[in-house]
Amino acid sequence: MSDRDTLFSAPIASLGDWTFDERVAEVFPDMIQRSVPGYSNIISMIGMLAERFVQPGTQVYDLGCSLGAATLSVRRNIRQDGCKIIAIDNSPAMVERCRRHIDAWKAPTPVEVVEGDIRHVEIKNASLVVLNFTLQFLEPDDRQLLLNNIYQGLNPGGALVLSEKFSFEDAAVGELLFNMHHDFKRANGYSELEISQKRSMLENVMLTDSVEAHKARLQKAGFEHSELWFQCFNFGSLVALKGGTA
Ligand SMILES: Nc1ncnc2c1ncn2[C@@H]1O[C@H](C[S@+](CC[C@H]([NH3+])C(=O)[O-])CC(=O)[O-])[C@@H](O)[C@H]1O
Ligand SMILES: O=C(O)C(=O)Cc1ccccc1
Repeated sequence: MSDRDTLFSAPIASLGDWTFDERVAEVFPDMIQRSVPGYSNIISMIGMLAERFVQPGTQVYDLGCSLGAATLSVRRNIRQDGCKIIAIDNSPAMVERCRRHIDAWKAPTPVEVVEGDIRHVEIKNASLVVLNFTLQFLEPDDRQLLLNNIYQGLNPGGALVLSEKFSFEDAAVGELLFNMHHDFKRANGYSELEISQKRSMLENVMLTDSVEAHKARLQKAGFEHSELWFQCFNFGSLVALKGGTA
């Protein structure tokens, strides 16, 4: 078990922008579990998607892998030979801990953990790509380019899992789901101060899109099919399919 997240429990004089530094990496499993409704369900279900989509001799990409939770779920569920998982994150603190997590369990499928920027990665021979709560941290202008790159690197019949925090076009629904997320964090032991300090640090670095905006971008990238397969409050996950047969 990881340490409890108390990073924002005391008042912070000048709140800078959010970064994935050592302190965040140290408490990350606790933080994400207590902050993202449905996170552990999504991680398990990514394993089920891997079982269905991963083809022999192909690659899986986990973009913005943090400590490798999605990678571990995929690796546990690959039944095919000759596959490789490439897990990428640009936070040195995350990458270092991710390597340790991956090495803690033995499994046949090799994992390459890369410290790098997902905007500049070459994607090839992919049967599954995972963007689990990562696209939201890219500049809006970079999001379409990344999705285009993913589509190009996926094999026919391949899939992208795209999990995000959403905004909503209907203001009343948006407010309700935002407030329910706030209740969820309070129920998980976060104080008002912790919630508000973290929110203001995330303000400039995590810009959310609506489900409709995500679907439009996926379609523009070339994905023939996409749908929301999971949602809890203002968090959820889409699956996008590249047409053709594997
Ligand atoms: N340009 C970038 N290049 C590489 N990594 C990046 C970039 N921008 C942000 N990141 C990385 O994206 C991750 C986002 S967390 C993903 C959780 C994980 N997927 C999980 O399934 O547990 C989600 C969250 O904290 O809400 C961080 O580790 C960043 O360093
Ligand atoms: O905590 C929040 O309010 C979030 O939006 C999710 C989150 C979870 C972990 C790191 C950054 C954002």
